[in-house]
Amino acid sequence: MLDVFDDFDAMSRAAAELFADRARQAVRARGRFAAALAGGSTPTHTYELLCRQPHRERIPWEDVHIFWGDERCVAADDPRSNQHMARQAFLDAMPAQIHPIDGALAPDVAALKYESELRAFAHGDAGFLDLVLLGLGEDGHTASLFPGDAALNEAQRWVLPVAPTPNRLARITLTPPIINHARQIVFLVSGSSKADILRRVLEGQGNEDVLPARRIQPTSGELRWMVERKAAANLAGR
Ligand SMILES: O=C1O[C@H](COP(=O)(O)O)[C@@H](O)[C@H](O)[C@H]1O
Repeated sequence: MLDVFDDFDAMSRAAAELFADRARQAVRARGRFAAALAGGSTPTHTYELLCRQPHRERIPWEDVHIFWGDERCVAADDPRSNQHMARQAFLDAMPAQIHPIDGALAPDVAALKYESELRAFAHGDAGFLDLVLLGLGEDGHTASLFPGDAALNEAQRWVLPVAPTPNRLARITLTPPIINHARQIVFLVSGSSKADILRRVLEGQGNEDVLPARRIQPTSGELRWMVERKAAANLAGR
């Protein structure tokens, strides 16, 4: 499902509304809500809106469990940390249960530790995430699944380390099997710089299969694209 919004604010408001609705439904149905957050800059305003009214009051925060789809291997208070961004935007102000990836550890240790934490929380059920928020990089990456990485073909592990490159820190990422088992997956995409890659991901064929975002295909949940109009500019019929 693709929703195109006139501007960044409208997209962020709709995403915050969706998060709040899903949280209330999950807590009513199962007593808790488990969400994996995206990093980057696109979701920041969505997160800020979650700690303002009406969501501040409406979300049952004590039953909200926050995980991350990916993390950079830096200390928790480093401005490049995805955890740091979300804490600044909303989590420091809300009584949610926070399950960060420890970016200060060696990447392979951090990945194994997070995998154990997820499996213990999930009691082995790969479908434990109610919501996964994702972004889309200009190279087609999502979470920290980058073009050509072995993590794209992972079938067993839920969490893997991602080796650094000259332009990129080491990272930790959730893998396609765990993301694809979520009840709902939402991509947030904004800005005209994403127009070309969004077209390739949504309309590409053949060798475009190497694009990481195309590996995100829910097993039984719902996939939704929430896109700012500028980013949808190259899609057919838009
Ligand atoms: O590196 C990352 O980038 C992606 C995309 O970020 P965006 O701000 O361009 O939407 C993000 O989803 C991911 O979590 C982050 O680590």
